[in-house]
Amino acid sequence: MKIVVVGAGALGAYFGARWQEAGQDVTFLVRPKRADQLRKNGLRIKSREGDYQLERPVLVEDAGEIQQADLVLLAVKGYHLEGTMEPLQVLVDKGAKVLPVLNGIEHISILQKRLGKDAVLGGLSFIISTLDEQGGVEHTSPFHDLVFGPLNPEQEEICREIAAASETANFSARWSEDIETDMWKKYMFITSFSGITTAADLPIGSIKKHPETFAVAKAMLEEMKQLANKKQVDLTDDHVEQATQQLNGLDDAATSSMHQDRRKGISLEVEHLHGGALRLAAKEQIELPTIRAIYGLIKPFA
Ligand SMILES: NC(=O)C1=CN([C@@H]2O[C@H](COP(=O)(O)OP(=O)(O)OC[C@H]3O[C@@H](n4cnc5c(N)ncnc54)[C@H](OP(=O)(O)O)[C@@H]3O)[C@@H](O)[C@H]2O)C=CC1
Ligand SMILES: CC(C)(CO)C(=O)C(=O)O
Repeated sequence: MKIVVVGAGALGAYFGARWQEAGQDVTFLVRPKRADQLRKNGLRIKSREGDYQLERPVLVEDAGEIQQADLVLLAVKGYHLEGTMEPLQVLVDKGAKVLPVLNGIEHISILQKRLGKDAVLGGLSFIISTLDEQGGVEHTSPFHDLVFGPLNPEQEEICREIAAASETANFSARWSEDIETDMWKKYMFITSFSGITTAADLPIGSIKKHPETFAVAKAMLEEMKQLANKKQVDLTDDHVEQATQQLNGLDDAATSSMHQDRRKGISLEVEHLHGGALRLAAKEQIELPTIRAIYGLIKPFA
């Protein structure tokens, strides 16, 4: 399968390199600075699941240079989504389907409106990865999961191809039977986890030690469930309980990628995640008071 990675950062470079390692044909569509870094240093993965080094990743700076693409793995931050629309359109016109793995949900309808519903799959990822100063990927979590699924029945074929291409790759690939619900479950979890760790500027262990603070995280889960239900997505009390247990089960030092970005002093995805939830809530005429407060606390660092 011909795969193009748009967003060769901590997440995109990781999965792209793993596919390449498994013998797939992977091209990284990059901007000039990242291209220079990858040309100079190669693409290095440092991972508890096994290191991998790709001396000469296939790099392209103009989507027009790509002759053929079956799948685009889209892994940019929410605030960079708009800048990918032109190259994505070029690739979709060549027959590619787009698998977005951004956190959040707002990007799905934006992509569908711009590229057409047929072109956009559902997807998400569970991984903790970051870029080091040389642009190498550091993968530190015991999980590295890529979840994908069709948002309409015509996308079953490409899902079969993704499953086949990932079979021998060094990560866990899962074809979800209900990707919309899975994306909302992740959205509920990440809104709470990134919100509480980033606003408090503390890893999850310090949050768990203070029941008053953990209660804020729990309130965000409840509000996201309410929002999902308004959108006809069947998140339940059990899902909230599972997400609570997931928060409780994290290592004390674990923290969200948004909190890591706050520590690094770089842009935050709060507008895409918390802002996106508030915009959806306004359309549904409901209030999300805890999420609104957390959004307000994080915004100055965004
Ligand atoms: N990292 C993680 O552990 C996890 C991340 N996620 C989600 O995945 C998404 C990506 O996160 P992450 O990988 O951490 O982010 P990074 O910032 O590490 O990577 C994003 C990459 O996108 C590139 N990019 C931005 N715009 C364009 C463009 N127009 N064309 C080509 N490349 C572009 C950036 O390149 P440039 O250098 O040119 O700016 C950067 O390398 C986010 O939504 C995040 O929430 C989800 C689960 C875990
Ligand atoms: C919760 C986690 C680490 C799972 O992938 C994540 O998505 C993030 O912090 O952005």
